[in-house]
Amino acid sequence: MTVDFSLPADPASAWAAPPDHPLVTPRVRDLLAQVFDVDPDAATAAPATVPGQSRLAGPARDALVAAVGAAHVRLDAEPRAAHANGMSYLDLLRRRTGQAPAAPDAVVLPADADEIAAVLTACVQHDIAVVPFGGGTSVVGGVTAERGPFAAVIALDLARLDRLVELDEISRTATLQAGLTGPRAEELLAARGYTLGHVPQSFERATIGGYAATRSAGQLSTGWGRFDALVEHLRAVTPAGALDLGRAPGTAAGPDLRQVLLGSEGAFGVITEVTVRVRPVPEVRRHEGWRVASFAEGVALVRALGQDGPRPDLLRLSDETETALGVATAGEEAGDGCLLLVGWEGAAEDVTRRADAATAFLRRHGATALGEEAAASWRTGRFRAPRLRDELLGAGLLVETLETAVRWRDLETLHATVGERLRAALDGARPVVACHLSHVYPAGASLYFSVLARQDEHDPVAQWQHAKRAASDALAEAGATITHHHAVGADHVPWMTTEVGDAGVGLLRAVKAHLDPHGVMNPGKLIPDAAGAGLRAT
Ligand SMILES: Cc1cc2nc3c(=O)[nH]c(=O)nc-3n(C[C@H](O)[C@H](O)[C@H](O)COP(=O)(O)OP(=O)(O)OC[C@H]3O[C@@H](n4cnc5c(N)ncnc54)[C@H](O)[C@@H]3O)c2cc1C
Repeated sequence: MTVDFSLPADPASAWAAPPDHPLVTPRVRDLLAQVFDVDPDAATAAPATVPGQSRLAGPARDALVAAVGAAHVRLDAEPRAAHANGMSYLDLLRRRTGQAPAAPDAVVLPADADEIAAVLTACVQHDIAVVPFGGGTSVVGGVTAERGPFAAVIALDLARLDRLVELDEISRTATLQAGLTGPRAEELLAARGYTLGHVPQSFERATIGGYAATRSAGQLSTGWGRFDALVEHLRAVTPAGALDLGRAPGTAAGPDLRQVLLGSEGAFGVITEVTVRVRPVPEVRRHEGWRVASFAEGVALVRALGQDGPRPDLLRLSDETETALGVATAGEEAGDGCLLLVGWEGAAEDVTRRADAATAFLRRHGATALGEEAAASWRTGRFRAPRLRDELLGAGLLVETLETAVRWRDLETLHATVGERLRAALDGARPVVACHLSHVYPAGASLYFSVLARQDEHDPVAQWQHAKRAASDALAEAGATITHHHAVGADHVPWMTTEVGDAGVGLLRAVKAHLDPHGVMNPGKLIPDAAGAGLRAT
């Protein structure tokens, strides 16, 4: 049994692997020259980063070696450089401009929960900060090798925790270790006829532990639920001991402590395995494109489907700019309006029933069917985008995204305001701000903004920090969340007090003080420090 996520067959699109041909087509090249006056042919490759000397001295290194074995304490340059930071625009830009943060002093690869406990004990004893590292796809500074006040810092790479521990077909749950990547987890489940069906755009590299630690959302989150909603049970190792949470599918035994670990971003401990709900590999997948007259009309249709049903599993509405960008890069005839994608996956009869009802609803409200091809082309492009971004950065383009969620009542105003603030902040750099709505809830939805502009020649880092701050302040003022699924990392820490209030920050600090009394776990991430600021504000 196989499972098809429509990852492009072409290996150059496998973002983890180096490309064997450029993804900037002649049409995209012309567009970039015309809109941004940049020349993709002038793109330069990112220089290799050479990390400085490791600070891990004899006894500290010996303690780590005793915990996991010498072969799994990597002190050599290449793995250390690769674990210095994540995949935000600023992470990639800093690597290109030789301003990458210091690499971790070692990359440590434990095999299981016992070894993780031994590593954490060694780190507390030897004054070493620990950055849990899954796929390293954080776009908010979540895996930056921040040493904080400690003598050294390690990246704790969970790649060796890569097993499907158990498939319980009666309860329809699977217990997956934290280091499994999305494709590998799906491969193991598909061999038994099941799927997790969690497909974020970072699917090729992101891990089960990363999904849990950041409360990730995938392309089917509207229908199948975001990752945190799929978790029935989890195990974690903290400096204060092990946690085993989620005994039953429902409980009234106090607050749900799984939620303390879901979204904890490595600041409390290490998630070692999760038990998640799975489903049989869908018999049928039907994803379709529709054209609606405007973003406002599309929002009304999506809200009706989200609130009154039939709610599709995939629901995604591009605004006018994002639709036009897609049309222009694909070389299709420009049409007015906005692209709406709807999709269903599951048993054939169920998909037909739900899809037919939604189709009738959309037709009744004047939407035009574009067929399955439009959705297939989106799926392919979706997984090419990260590779394309790498190429565009080298050509002098600013390419970044930011996301939020907001109630329906405020959604259209927020869409307009964030666009205006970003364009004003990037004035003079030919900014283009595109947006789509996805991850639909009864009370609201997520908005995802993509920003393209010319890079500032003198200080491109400050250029984006200025724009990001303007957009983030707009989210805070509007009562929207600072992040719907990218998480807090270091970059969103300055907005956490607005997000959860002083008492909320106090609660997070109290949990950290209990589970991580020495503060070795991922310093500078998630929680504002005592002075109210992150260690690395954007
Ligand atoms: C191109 C691109 C597209 C993206 N698309 C999406 C998307 O569609 N949806 C979405 O939700 N996100 C998306 N992201 C963001 C990112 O992929 C997610 O946050 C993902 O869940 C991170 O998984 P990871 O394994 O790479 O975690 P990492 O980046 O390695 O870590 C993320 C955070 O979790 C912590 N962590 C990792 N593993 C563990 C663990 N086992 N225990 C405790 N803490 C841990 C880290 O310390 C860090 O703070 C995207 C990122 C990129 C670069």
